[in-house]
Amino acid sequence: MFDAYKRFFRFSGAEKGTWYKGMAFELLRSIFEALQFVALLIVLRALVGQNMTGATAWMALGIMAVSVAGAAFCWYLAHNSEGHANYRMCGEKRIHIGERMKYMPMGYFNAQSLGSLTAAATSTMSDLESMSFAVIARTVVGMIRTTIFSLATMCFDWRIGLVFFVGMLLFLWVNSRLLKKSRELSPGRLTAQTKLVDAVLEYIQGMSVVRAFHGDKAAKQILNNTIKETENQNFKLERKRIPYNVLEQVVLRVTSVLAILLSIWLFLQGIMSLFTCLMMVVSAFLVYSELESAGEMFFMLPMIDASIDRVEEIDRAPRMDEGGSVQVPKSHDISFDHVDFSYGNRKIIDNVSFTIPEGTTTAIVGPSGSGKTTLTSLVARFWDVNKGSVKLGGIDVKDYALDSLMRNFSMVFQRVYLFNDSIENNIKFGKPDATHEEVVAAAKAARCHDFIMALPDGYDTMIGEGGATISGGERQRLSIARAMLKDAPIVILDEATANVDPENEAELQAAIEALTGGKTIIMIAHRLKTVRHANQILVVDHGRIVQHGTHDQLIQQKGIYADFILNRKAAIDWKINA
Ligand SMILES: Nc1ncnc2c1ncn2[C@@H]1O[C@H](COP(=O)(O)OP(=O)(O)OP(=O)(O)O)[C@@H](O)[C@H]1O
Repeated sequence: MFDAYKRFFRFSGAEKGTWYKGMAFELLRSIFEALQFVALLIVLRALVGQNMTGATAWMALGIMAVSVAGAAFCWYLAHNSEGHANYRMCGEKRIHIGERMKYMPMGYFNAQSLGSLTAAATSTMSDLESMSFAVIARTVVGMIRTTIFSLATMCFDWRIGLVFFVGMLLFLWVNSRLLKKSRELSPGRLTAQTKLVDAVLEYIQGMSVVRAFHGDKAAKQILNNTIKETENQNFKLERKRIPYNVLEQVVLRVTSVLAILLSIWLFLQGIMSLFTCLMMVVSAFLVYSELESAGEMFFMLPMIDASIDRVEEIDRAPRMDEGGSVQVPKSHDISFDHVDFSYGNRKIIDNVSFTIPEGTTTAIVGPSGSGKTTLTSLVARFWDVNKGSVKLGGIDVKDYALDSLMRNFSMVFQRVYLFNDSIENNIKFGKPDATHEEVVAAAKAARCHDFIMALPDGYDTMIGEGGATISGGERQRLSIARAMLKDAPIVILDEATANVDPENEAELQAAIEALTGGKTIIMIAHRLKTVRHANQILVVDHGRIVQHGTHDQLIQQKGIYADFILNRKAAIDWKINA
């Protein structure tokens, strides 16, 4: 049990001191509350000695007043410290998780379910936030108070004090059995919770598919099953808890009754005075009050422990930055040297070598699933290669600190992600200190300004999560504005014009041209025009570079490229004819 406290305080990091301060105020509060004994002692002594006077009553009242006021003040200070420590600790951990995720290899996200990561940052942290404040504070207070009250009673009669103390030890022993059970079941409860988050996320994200395919029944069934599983896990935990909690209460009550009986027996034997006997009887009702109310909280200690496990699991994930340092490349030449790469066991890139000189345009073409996007991801070190090396300016990308590597790239993907924030902040994402004028200039160059100004709040318009409230073409152009503002020397572009209507295509093309002027460009190309004018074309098939050259060179050869060009021409003709 004490390991759980030790671990919790270690986990609380910078807030450890504030937690300790809170505990110190709790201790002081218990001392103030113990003053009730003194008041009680004065009143009982006067009553037994039949010399109760107004002055005695006032003195007892004064001590009681000091006890109540002192305890209330300490209670306020303790809650203040504990509350601050708790919320700051959880806030800092959430930020830490977000920061940590930035430096995880993308493979980690593949291996972990979205629910597990979401749960770690949301429900697990909420559990910690709501439980630790109550559990840590109440259980520690319960033990401190019982110890102080037992010691206070020992000053009057060591035997009764000892009975109270042994009662507490027995309570803690039952508690350790209870914690064992809770420790066995807590991870299962967290796993069920993660599955539930997973199922809810999937249900919401797949809502359009659910509706389009009338899959409501099947989707609901999956959700209902996970809800049932979570219920079962929680019930299981409750069922195990209740008998132990009852036993704990029985231990405390029986000990109190024993202390009363022993006091009366000692009095009847003439070993204890009437005054002490009365004191002990009253104490029996006070000594365990806080421990009794904290009883159910002990059970949650392993839940806190399991939650800490879940959060620390994220800390144990590998970091991509390892070994890297801040580097400024002398040139922006890019080279792949005999690179192999697999997603898990599935080899996707197979012995690929090529170079991209600074300031040139390289088009990557190839069939769907051939590995084009994967190649661009390796340049920006979203993944680490299994064999060979990827270099920027002659330095292996692994030797760059992640931030100093990413500074060199602007990226525009087919699947654009926009944050649930204002349009202005979404554009500023790559350059947070940009001025409004710079944002507007980038938006104008990326052909976004007009549609932004037509929105109700202009640049302050909030976009829904993922950019749900604007069209696909608008999303694309906003992501180009974002890349323009970043103004990095290398532009990686998943040219997305293939699926865009002609009106949007012209706008998008103009935006892309503004973005790419004078830069080193790597583009997954779908348009004939861009492919034709590229300085070099890499044709990828099954993870290998099967053709390599300029348009004029490749068009002469039989193969994927010539077929690709023919298909594109046919598509354009089809469009014109249609
Ligand atoms: N994160 C991932 N985890 C596991 N497999 C992946 C992942 N991303 C892509 N793949 C697989 O790797 C292969 C290459 O994918 P990639 O996206 O690089 O192809 P592509 O040539 O860009 O395809 P497209 O033109 O259809 O976008 C595909 O078979 C794909 O299923």
